[in-house]
Amino acid sequence: MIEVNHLYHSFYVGKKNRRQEVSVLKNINLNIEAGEIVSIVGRSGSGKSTLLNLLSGYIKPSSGEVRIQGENVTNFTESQWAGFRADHLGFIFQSFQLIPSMTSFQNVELPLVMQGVPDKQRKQKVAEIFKRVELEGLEGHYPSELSGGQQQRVSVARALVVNPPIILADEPTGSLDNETEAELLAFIQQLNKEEGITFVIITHDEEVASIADRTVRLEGGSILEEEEMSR
Ligand SMILES: Nc1ncnc2c1ncn2[C@@H]1O[C@H](COP(=O)(O)OP(=O)(O)OP(=O)(O)O)[C@@H](O)[C@H]1O
Repeated sequence: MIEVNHLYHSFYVGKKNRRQEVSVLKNINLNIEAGEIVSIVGRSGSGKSTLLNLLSGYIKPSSGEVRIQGENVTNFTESQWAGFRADHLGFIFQSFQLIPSMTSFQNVELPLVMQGVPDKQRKQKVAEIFKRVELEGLEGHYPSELSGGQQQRVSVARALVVNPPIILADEPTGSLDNETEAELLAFIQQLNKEEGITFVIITHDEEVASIADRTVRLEGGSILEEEEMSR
């Protein structure tokens, strides 16, 4: 489902005449099967976010290859990536990344607007998703009028509304209390089991890693180990 072959990435920092190469990912090889939950762990600066950004096309690798659902996405243009992301990938972030000036309904509707889905179908789909994530009654609330847990549910709803086969999550529980975290993790497991959604989750949190089938540990930009978990 997601295949990463001999992936290297360097950033260049500093002024033009003193540019320095910072090698951030080194020879990453990873094969994520459909229906897996994979957690990516590692110390701050080990390259986790860079890897996720490479899997979602926000940065281009220095070398190596990324294939998603059989498609070689490595050299996609910006607009190819935009289309591919809209059809294949959902995102969940620690900071939710909701648009503050839009209601929760409008936030969830936005990916469908971008896909050009007709109004009536959009409204129907968003209403279904609100029921699914138990947010009914909060459609008209702005993000600032919601609790952290509710905001995260809106962001999960936004990720789910286009039925993506893959969800990429960056510290999804980082801003949540223990109870809300447990609810989100149970929901992720449910989505994985019932809908076969593949999850790749960056985390510092042992609880999150414990719902994963497999944990990939990065150290200094390399995969240190991969650990199979028995769920
Ligand atoms: N745009 C950039 N330009 C230069 N260096 C960068 C850039 N983005 C990340 N880095 C460097 O790459 C390394 C890995 O960063 P990355 O954000 O991938 O780590 P991380 O494991 O996600 O860390 P954290 O857990 O703190 O989020 C760090 O040394 C960071 O300083």
